Amino acid sequence: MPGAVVPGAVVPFGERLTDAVAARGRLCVGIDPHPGLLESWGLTDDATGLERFAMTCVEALAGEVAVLKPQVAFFEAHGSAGLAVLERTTAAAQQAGALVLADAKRGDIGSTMAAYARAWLADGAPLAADAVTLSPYLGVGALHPALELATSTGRGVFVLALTSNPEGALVQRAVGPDGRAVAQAVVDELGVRNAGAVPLGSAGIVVGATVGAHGLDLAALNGPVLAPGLGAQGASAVDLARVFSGVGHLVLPTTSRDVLRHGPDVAALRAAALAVRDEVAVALG
Ligand SMILES: O=c1ccn([C@@H]2O[C@H](COP(=O)(O)O)[C@@H](O)[C@H]2O)c(=O)[nH]1
Repeated sequence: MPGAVVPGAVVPFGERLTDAVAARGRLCVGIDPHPGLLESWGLTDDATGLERFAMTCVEALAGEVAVLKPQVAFFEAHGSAGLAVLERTTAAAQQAGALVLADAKRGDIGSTMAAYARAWLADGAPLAADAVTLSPYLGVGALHPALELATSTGRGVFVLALTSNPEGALVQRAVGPDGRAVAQAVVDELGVRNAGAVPLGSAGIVVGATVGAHGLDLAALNGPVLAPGLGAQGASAVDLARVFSGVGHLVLPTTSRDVLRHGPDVAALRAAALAVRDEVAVALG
């Protein structure tokens, strides 16, 4: 079960991700059960439709792509039944060999952050995934409990740095008193954490493929870069190559709607994902 964390034999997420990308290619596909997509797949907008949607994604993709990224919000929207679907989706995807990144964007302080960390990163926690997305806007230091727990359980984190949406720039490109952009400060703090890790650290960042000229220095990050924005948000594989020139080996492109619109046919979904994977491989070299 390559996607699972084996207690007592902790293999860091950065290493597991490197192996997964080597075996399956450089792509993450999002499982985003939008109400509109449920409808276009002929499914009901309830926990039953959600489960059918998510398990179809698992059937089509979990044996092929390196990482699946359930968007937690779409599961939470269905309450406890939706979260139960998320638990089963994560288990099924890992069973089929994919790594699972829970896109939950958690971020808080002190004991609350510690509780979020336990929810997503502790061994045996019902919702635990291989990695989780975190928001640093209460301070990167406030994420410490999650970074520590991820390290001890062999899991990973992806911290928002420069997000794919245009609204993010006002906060993320703001320049601090030391002359660095906020996003660069996030990158630098995680780079310190990843220093010396081989083949790659487990503390990743999120930088959108849509961000254009960003001026971020990623040379010392030594961690994975989740790059959303491909397809439905307008970025192409060529944009990806341009935005991540020189650091393509760190990049994990992710796309959701552009693949999911090909469902519910399993073969069509899989073919769409593999086409994106191949296009990205050519562009990133
Ligand atoms: O900067 C970010 C961070 C996260 N996302 C999430 O990724 C997917 C993108 O879906 P598409 O259908 O490929 O646009 C979605 O779950 C977002 O919440 C992001 O887009 N940008």
